[in-house]
Amino acid sequence: MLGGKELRHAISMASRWTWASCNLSSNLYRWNKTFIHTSSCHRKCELTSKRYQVKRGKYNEINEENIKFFTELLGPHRIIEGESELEGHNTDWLDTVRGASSVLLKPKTTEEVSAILSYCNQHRLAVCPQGGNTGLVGGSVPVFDEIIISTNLMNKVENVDTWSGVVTCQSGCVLEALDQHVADFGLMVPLDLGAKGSCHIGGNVSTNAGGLRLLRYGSLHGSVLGVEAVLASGEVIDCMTAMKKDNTGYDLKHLFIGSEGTLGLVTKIAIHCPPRPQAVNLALLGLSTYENVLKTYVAAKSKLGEILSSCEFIDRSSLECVEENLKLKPPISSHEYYMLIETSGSNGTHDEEKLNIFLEDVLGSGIVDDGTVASEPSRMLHIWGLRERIAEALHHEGYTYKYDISTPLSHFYKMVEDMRKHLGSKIIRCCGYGHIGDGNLHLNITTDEFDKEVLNRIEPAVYEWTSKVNGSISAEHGLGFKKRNYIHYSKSSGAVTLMKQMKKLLDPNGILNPYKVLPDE
Ligand SMILES: O=C(O)CC[C@@H](O)C(=O)O
Ligand SMILES: [Zn+2]
Repeated sequence: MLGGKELRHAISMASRWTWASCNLSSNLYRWNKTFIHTSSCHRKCELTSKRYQVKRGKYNEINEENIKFFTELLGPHRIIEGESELEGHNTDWLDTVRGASSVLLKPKTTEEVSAILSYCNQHRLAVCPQGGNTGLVGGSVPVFDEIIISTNLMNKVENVDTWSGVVTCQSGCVLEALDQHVADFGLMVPLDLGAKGSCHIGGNVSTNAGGLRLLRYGSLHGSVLGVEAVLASGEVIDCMTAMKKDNTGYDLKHLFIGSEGTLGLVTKIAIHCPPRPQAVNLALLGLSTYENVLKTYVAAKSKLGEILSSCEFIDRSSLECVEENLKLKPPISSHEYYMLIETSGSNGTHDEEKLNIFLEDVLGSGIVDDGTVASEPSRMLHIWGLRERIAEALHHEGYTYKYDISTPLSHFYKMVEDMRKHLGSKIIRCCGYGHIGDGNLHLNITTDEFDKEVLNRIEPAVYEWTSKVNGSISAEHGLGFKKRNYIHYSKSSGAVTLMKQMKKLLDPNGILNPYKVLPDE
């Protein structure tokens, strides 16, 4: 723990380091299947699966003849059957949504995806595209017995254009592996999130994932220059331009960015990767009021300017949860609010000077009560772990009700306070954290088991509140299966009608990821 003077000393002593030269993520946890499949989780899942069960409806059940076709197309090793083999693919990592798929297909090429979809469309077989299956709204799991199309084997990086920084790859590249690949060329993927070790870039694109550095690098609608997607009919739509400027007709790639696999299956992308920063610094700050959080954010923007690469927010309850459940010790504690301020630039001395000026300002004026600056990669990893592992820590408490909302910054934390009062003692925890630089709050509430009464007190109140302040009910996680029926809180009926028309046009038989994104009829 460092006060103002000591903090300034620590800053000047902080060792500089090169991002490219250290493996930032090697020690980070993975959002994967292994840690959740405990017997207590299974008990919770049985409860929740009843809540979510839906019917196959108009789609056909897969039969022997269909299996024969897929086996001839892919060979016997790229078609997976059997309950235990499919266990991790039939449920989300939170174990809140469970499907009953009996077949998973592993294509390697766009042509194979095209053949699969064309066949499924003709035979009215529903499909669920799946990347790393790290989603939080049940968008990447089957909800009845859809065929899972996994992008696991579609993991080739096709080209790195070092002049322009444009990288072309298949959709199944794991985000972290892609980032490490482009690091050899002095580049970085302009997206980073806790699930980086498992999530696929195609899943990121399909959900328009936001993550920890959107503040600096913008959304994937901006960084993704080209997309190749396969429609339900099997037709391949090639929008794979690698040009930053291309005003030729409608920009169709945007239809596939963020539509969660309901309009087409993304097979390739071209993404602009900026230069990897040469100097990175990370400060963890402790504050006593939310107003001071906002003042610190404004000061960070004006004092750090273009080197500000992340501005994250954690409340006391979230940090305590990480401390208690994961036994991670924060370097500072006992504050109501915490902020992570990261700088990334090309000149260590210059960046440190700027960070110093910013910290002197916020500490000197008493806006920030305490802070620490990471002086080496292992400390930075540790501090990032406190933020990135909150979702995992919450999961240890039992059932998590997750809300991912955008609000004007003046309303950002009020939601958490109001919800705490509204829920009283019926819950274990109600906490808020997130990407304050993007106005994106992760409101999370835990109980030891799924409790319908608690859910009914939270929903639709949380959506009504968000809509009243003109926010978004899904800032970055998408609507998937769980939130699809709340879309009207963020979109007009005219917009939803047009979305349904687009779905009908691109997927007339509705085989692509049914029960996702769009509300029930
Ligand atoms: O668990 C959540 O609600 C948020 C997960 C993720 O988007 C994060 O920012 O950590
Ligand atoms: Zn997030």
